[in-house]
Amino acid sequence: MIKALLIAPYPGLAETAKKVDTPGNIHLDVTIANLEEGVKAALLAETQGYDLIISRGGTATMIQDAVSIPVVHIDITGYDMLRVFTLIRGIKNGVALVGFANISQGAATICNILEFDVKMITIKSRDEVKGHLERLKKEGFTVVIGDVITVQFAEQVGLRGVLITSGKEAVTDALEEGKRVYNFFRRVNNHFYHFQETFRSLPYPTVLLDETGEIIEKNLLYEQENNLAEIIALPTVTDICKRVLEFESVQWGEIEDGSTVYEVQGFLVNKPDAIVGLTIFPGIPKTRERAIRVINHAVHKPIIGESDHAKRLRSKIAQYAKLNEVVCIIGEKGAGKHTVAQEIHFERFGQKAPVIEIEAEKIAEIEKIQSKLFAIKRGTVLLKGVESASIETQEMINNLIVNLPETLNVIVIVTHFLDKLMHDGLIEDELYQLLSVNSLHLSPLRARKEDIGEFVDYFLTEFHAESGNETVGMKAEAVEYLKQWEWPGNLTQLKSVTRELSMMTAANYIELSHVKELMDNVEPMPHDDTLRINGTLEEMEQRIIKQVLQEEGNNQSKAADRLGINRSTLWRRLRQ
Ligand SMILES: Nc1ncnc2c1ncn2[C@@H]1O[C@H](COP(=O)(O)OP(=O)(O)OP(=O)(O)O)[C@@H](O)[C@H]1O
Repeated sequence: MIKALLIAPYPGLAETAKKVDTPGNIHLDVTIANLEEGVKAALLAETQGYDLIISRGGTATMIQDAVSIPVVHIDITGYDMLRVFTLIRGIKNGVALVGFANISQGAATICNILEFDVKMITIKSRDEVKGHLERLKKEGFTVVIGDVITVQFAEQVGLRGVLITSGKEAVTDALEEGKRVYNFFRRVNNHFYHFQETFRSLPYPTVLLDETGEIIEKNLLYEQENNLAEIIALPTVTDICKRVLEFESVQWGEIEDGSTVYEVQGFLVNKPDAIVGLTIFPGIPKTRERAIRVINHAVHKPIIGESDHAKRLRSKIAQYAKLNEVVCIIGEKGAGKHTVAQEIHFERFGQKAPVIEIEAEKIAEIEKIQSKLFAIKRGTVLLKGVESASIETQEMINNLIVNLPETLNVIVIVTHFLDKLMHDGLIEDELYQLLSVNSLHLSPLRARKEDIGEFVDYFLTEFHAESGNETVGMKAEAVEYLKQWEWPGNLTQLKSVTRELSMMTAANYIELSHVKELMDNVEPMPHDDTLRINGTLEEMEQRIIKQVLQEEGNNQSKAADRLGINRSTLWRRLRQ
């Protein structure tokens, strides 16, 4: 049963309403109240559990702005017009009609048909009524037809006001319309309610933010976690929101809060109103090994060098960026695999989609990885360390790759030729087949020494931007001297040596003497993994430590980590 209240701006309407047969599923109460009084009655009705308000003219419009239940207008019908014109048919001159377009347009047609001479004035707001009536009075009009407000003002300015009353047909129509509107409203409300309940119970803390970053909706889990408000206020989150609006797509970000890392997904809710949704995934301790990381902000990295290798690399990158197939990048440690992968990604997606790095060895539950990738939908999946994962994990990885949506491009990074991995039983058959199709081998730096000079210059410009260092170049003979080494740590090693040299140099150019000073302490290391079994155990240990240190760009923490010892032990053994 629909509980409806008809608020009649004039007593006659209440009487008419009582005479109308109300449809069976409407319980109709009637009250008389005009304009502000009508609004008060409607607000009260809302608190009393009424489902629907029916009213007329300006009163209905004012009520509609004040309540949140549906309001139906009793329209002025052709019958109502006919009735009023018949009433005044004896008055030949000085009649005007002042009303909103819905009244004046219909009235004009009827007057034309009946050949009545009535001046029509269409108003857009009730504030205009009084001015018009005063002018009509001056012009000699005596009778004015209109709605309740027109009649009230007519009496004030000294005109005869004739109300266009609503007949039974209009009230019946309004009741029918009321049923329709109410049912529609209920359906929409139910939908809204279901969505709101779903939103409230989403399994992760989720909020909707407006363009100023204010929270306009939050779900239950967000309310329960008390530290999330601080996370939402962080600049990284503001950046995610900006990116969502700019690219109109899902964006991901990681937020470090003390010792915890949170992953945040931003999604577009409403572009014109700049409303963005954010889901915060459970925080994990920073120290825990993570198999998957989402990296936004890919940047363009120039592929440096004029060697044949560098030229071939640039053209391969352009070619692979257009392909929608798995690409395998092969290269020694530090040879530039990540840089090339990032450049392929950048050429394909720019900054519109993330790079999703997956470390194969750390995969514990492949299903979790899969569902996350499906949620991210678009971007580059960068798989690392597959050759160190178990054959079972590799089978799962192969399965995962072949079933990914086309919008996710896969790049796999390995450190040895695929054939060698196959020969050593380190790669699963199907994965081997898959990776062999589009593979890209990065030469080690020792095989492209002609590029060393350009790399040194490039790294120096990077340090300028980083630390305001003033070294602008390296003398040619110094560059030549660097070419004697085999660079087992490849570009990572060259970069760290260049950094060290630039720090040693107070002048603008790195001189041969600087290079000699630094490099003559560095033993030219073999680039392969073969261990030279000569000397005492201690000497061999020293050599290993030095090689690892060199490969890790003289970073003691990294070297200690790799060797499974702590930094002080490493330091002690070096000094023995
Ligand atoms: N084409 C290039 N232009 C400029 N810098 C480069 C280029 N290639 C690599 N580098 C720099 O050399 C270093 C090593 O590169 P990158 O991390 O891509 O190598 P990698 O082979 O992926 O290393 P790892 O084997 O350690 O994962 C980085 O500091 C990178 O910025």
